[in-house]
Amino acid sequence: MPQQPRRTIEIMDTTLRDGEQTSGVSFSASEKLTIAQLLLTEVKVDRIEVASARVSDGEFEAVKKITKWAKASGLLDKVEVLTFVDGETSVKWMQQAGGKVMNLLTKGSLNHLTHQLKKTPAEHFADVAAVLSLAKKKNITCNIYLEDWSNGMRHSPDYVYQYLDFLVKQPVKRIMLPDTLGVLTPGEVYQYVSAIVTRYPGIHFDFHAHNDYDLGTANVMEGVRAGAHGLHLTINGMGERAGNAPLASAIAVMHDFMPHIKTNVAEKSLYTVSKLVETFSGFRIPVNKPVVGENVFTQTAGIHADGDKKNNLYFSDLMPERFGRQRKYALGKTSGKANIENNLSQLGIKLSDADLKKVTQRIIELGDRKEVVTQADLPYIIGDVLDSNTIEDKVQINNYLLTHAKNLNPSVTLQISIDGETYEEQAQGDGQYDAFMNALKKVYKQRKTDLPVLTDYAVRIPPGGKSDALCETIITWSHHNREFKTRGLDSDQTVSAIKATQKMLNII
Ligand SMILES: CC(C)C(=O)C(=O)O
Repeated sequence: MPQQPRRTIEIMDTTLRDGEQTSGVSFSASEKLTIAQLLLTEVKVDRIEVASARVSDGEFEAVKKITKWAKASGLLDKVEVLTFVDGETSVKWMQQAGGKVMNLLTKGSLNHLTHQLKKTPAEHFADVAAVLSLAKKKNITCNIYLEDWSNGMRHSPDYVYQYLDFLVKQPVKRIMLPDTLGVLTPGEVYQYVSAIVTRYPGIHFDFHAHNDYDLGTANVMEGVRAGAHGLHLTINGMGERAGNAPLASAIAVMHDFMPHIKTNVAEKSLYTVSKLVETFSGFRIPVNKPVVGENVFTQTAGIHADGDKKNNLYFSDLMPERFGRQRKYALGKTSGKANIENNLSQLGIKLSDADLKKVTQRIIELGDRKEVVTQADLPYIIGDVLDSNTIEDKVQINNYLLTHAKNLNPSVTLQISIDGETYEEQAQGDGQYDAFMNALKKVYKQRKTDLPVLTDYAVRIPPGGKSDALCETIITWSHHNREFKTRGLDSDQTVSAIKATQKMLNII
């Protein structure tokens, strides 16, 4: 088969325009500037669309900030603003905001033209020509959107071709073909884009997908295969309705499956920009979102982790390091010994086989209780499990009932066995743990044994704030001039303190 020549696809990121059309999302001017800077200097997309003209004063300020920075950085021709066929109005708005490139929104289907603008093709072409000539006089670069182009190709192709025949003679740099409603199949994208690219050689065409059928990434891939020169993408697939094609997925697909295609995008920055946009927008990335989702490089099944150590059996080109990420091994009831060993070796911890077995057992127990265990929890779990090993169980806390109600003192009912004898006591306290200690004191009073004095009580959660499983309580005790500490671990803070106390009872 003849080799195809290598082509570079121009990437236009429209997170700040179409992405901001995600319901409930609005970026401040400073947030837009930060995202724009990251996109152009780190992610290295070729162009960014930053706003729609005339939307608001806030948008005006945002465009002004971005164009000021872009001009000083020599990047102004990469900053684009969506404008409308409204005579001079949008052009002026954009110019006053410092913009030099406009993406003019025009009609790409007869249906839209007839029912929304209520114009004939000839009237529309004349209006468009007037805006284009005005922009040319003002030295503004013009790209053209054919809104609803996909339905235009399906239902009014004669209109689309008539319009394109007109446009290719106009001062237009790029023609942008949107699947406005995200209704095309990959096969149709290929068919329509290749027909157009073949008919108008030498003209730059962008393809703009929407994700209504979850076909956004597949469709941009077909658009490129058919010969499109540029793509419109958004971070995290944000955008109108179901969003646009996601930048990270589209880049991974092109880099891995299209050997004759190049982009200028730096894969390493895709995760950082995705997280930044998630924070600014409040639009949460699903944990299974390819490339950028929290879980997509985490092996959960122990058999996968095992295979990773055996000739890299589960290797895929989609390596986390490409995107500045790291392979993780989940900890839970399905994780098994290999996952735990991988986590331990990432932490630099080595355990004997016997201890590893106990730690594995504890993680399975936590998993069974639907608790999420993270790598950061591991040292705590190890500390707890190994600590418990060395302490004999002469004191057993069999049952307790803790109550906490508004305007009533917390209370406890406690049943405890000491050296085979069982006691039951009730008590109140300032808090649930205080009530527990008061009940315990009553038991030990009966046994005429004094209890250690609590001198310090420290609570920690594993770092990272990700765990919803564990809380560690370390209590310092003083007893007969001796000071010692015990530790308890549980998802409930009071229970972790009770566990630490049970250890103390078994030590004295
Ligand atoms: C507003 C236009 C350009 C658009 O995003 C679309 O048609 O998908």
